[in-house]
Amino acid sequence: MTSELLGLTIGAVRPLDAAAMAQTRELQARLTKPAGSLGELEELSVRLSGLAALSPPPMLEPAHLAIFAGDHGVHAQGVTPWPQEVTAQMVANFLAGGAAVNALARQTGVAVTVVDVGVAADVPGADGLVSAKVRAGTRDMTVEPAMTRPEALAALEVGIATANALVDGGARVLLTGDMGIANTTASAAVISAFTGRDPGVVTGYGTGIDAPTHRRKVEVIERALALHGPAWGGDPHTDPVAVLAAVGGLEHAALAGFILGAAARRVPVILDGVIAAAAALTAAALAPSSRDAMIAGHESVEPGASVALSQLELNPLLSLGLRLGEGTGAVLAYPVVAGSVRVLHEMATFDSAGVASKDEHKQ
Ligand SMILES: O=C(O)c1ccc[n+]([C@@H]2O[C@H](COP(=O)([O-])O)[C@@H](O)[C@H]2O)c1
Ligand SMILES: Cc1cc2nc[nH]c2cc1C
Repeated sequence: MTSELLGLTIGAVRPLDAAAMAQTRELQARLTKPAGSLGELEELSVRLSGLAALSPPPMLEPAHLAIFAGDHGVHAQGVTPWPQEVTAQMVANFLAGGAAVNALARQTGVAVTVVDVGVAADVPGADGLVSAKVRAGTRDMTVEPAMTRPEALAALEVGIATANALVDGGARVLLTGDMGIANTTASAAVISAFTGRDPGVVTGYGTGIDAPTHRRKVEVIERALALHGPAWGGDPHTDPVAVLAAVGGLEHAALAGFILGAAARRVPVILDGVIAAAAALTAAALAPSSRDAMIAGHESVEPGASVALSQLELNPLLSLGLRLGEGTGAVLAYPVVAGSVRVLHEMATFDSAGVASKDEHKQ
């Protein structure tokens, strides 16, 4: 059971266009560089052609980051040293332009939208905030499902609507961002559910916790999955919304919708860290071809991120030891992604520049 908007969005997600991809491969071979010398940018540009069904694909400007913020009932289990109020306070900081992601977005020319999909507190100084609160934080997943199905669907729809509004406003690439104290616990639970890997393997240190807190965090996730696992009877792919509702967060749901919305509009979406990776698994479970619109911006320190990306067969572009969230890794990767398309538009070909190609050379 899904909602009408979610059903339509999933239905609009289509495979890559093979003809456009072949055309871009052929164009890559004519550009003034040794074949393959732009490394991963080459195959990325081919995939972006397939997504746009156009060769070369449109330049990836303007770029727009959406930061989805939410709180977590599982915070009560002592899985993070930070008070829950920090979520609302950091939302105010994003709106004031004072967070790391704001500085990096100004550096890279990325516009920023902040969406309250489930912050527990009222956000102070909320000028410019998109207020789409589905609920003031989730419930404690160790006691009951974090969300009801209607709440999870409503948050998914917030993400879809955000993607649609940004693309309608002209965005040609979307970036994911998140804010939510305790959300690395929900992320690890979602990743464990969709990959079948043990919580001990996919659970990291989040904002920075000590070893006893990490042991508690793993145990909390094990308990939540033992409680809710029977609801999806061994196969999380039969009802991905049930998994999301049981152990995910409102921002995970919104991010999954945002990713699906981007894929449905054939616009690429650059993923940030472990929260986006958990949302990406959910999106791929709902619409497998949505994976083709996803670009892994970076490799988060969180082990669950690497596990999720490898299941999705996505290679992270940057590896900088980041574990901040907010969209920082996606924003930093944006110039790399945009560059992969710009070369197709602006490089000379061997013919046009009068550069001899390898084949013309006498061996
Ligand atoms: O993006 C990541 O991979 C990432 C890794 C560690 C922490 N975070 C951020 O830290 C917050 C959650 O950390 P925690 O320890 O409270 O679960 C949340 O606001 C995330 O954006 C984000
Ligand atoms: C200060 C702070 C900033 C953050 N940004 C994203 N998650 C965060 C968590 C904390 C604690």
